[in-house]
Amino acid sequence: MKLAELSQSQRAQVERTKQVVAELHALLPAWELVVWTAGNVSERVPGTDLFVIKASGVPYEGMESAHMVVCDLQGQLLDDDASGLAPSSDTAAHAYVYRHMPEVGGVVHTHSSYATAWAAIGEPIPCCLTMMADEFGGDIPLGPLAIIGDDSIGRGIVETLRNCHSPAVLMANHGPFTVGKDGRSAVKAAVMCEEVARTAYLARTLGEVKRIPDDMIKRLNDRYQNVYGQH
Ligand SMILES: O=C(CO)[C@@H](O)[C@@H](O)COP(=O)(O)O
Repeated sequence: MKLAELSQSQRAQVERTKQVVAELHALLPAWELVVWTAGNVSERVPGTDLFVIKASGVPYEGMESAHMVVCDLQGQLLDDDASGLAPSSDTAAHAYVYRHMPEVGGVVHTHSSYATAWAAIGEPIPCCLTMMADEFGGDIPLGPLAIIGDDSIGRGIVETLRNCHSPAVLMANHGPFTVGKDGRSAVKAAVMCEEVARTAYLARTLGEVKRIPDDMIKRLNDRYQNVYGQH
């Protein structure tokens, strides 16, 4: 696929998405979800079979749209990509999610400390907070240990998320991946995942964590997803 094959409006969408994704990356250090160059955000380009993701290893300081790259759904840079930049290490995982979850418009990966600590002990985060029921519709699930380099991380994300309501998955020994209808929704899920991971950890230090009954989780999630906020 070449950028030159896109229509003028599609090319405009590419540039707009690059700007959006660059701005979303700034939220990761702002919410203390990443250190140094860890983490990445991607978002589909509307009206195309493409997505934008950050270039690998780019510092967050001074990150801008020029540091974003455009890939097809196989995770390949466009043939006429002139950036000279290598895509994120997690591009294959993001691409796999986009190929197998058409409802997903944005993907985020962080190594946020509390969520990653739960991933390190190999436990899902139990749905013990109304905020978890609101945002995640239940426990935050644990995904398999998968090593970067092929589709195994992406496959682990999809196979785990397909079986639950959660927009977040804790990939074992690695860290959280989150999805959303767009990049901002996926970033929100990453922020909320770290927040509830921390609170659930604190709860564990105080005593036995009490899980919310499933029927109440459903009622809370339905309200939050359909009533909360301004309409
Ligand atoms: O977690 C991984 C790879 O899975 C990190 O390298 C990742 O957070 C950051 O990599 P990139 O800078 O996006 O290539």
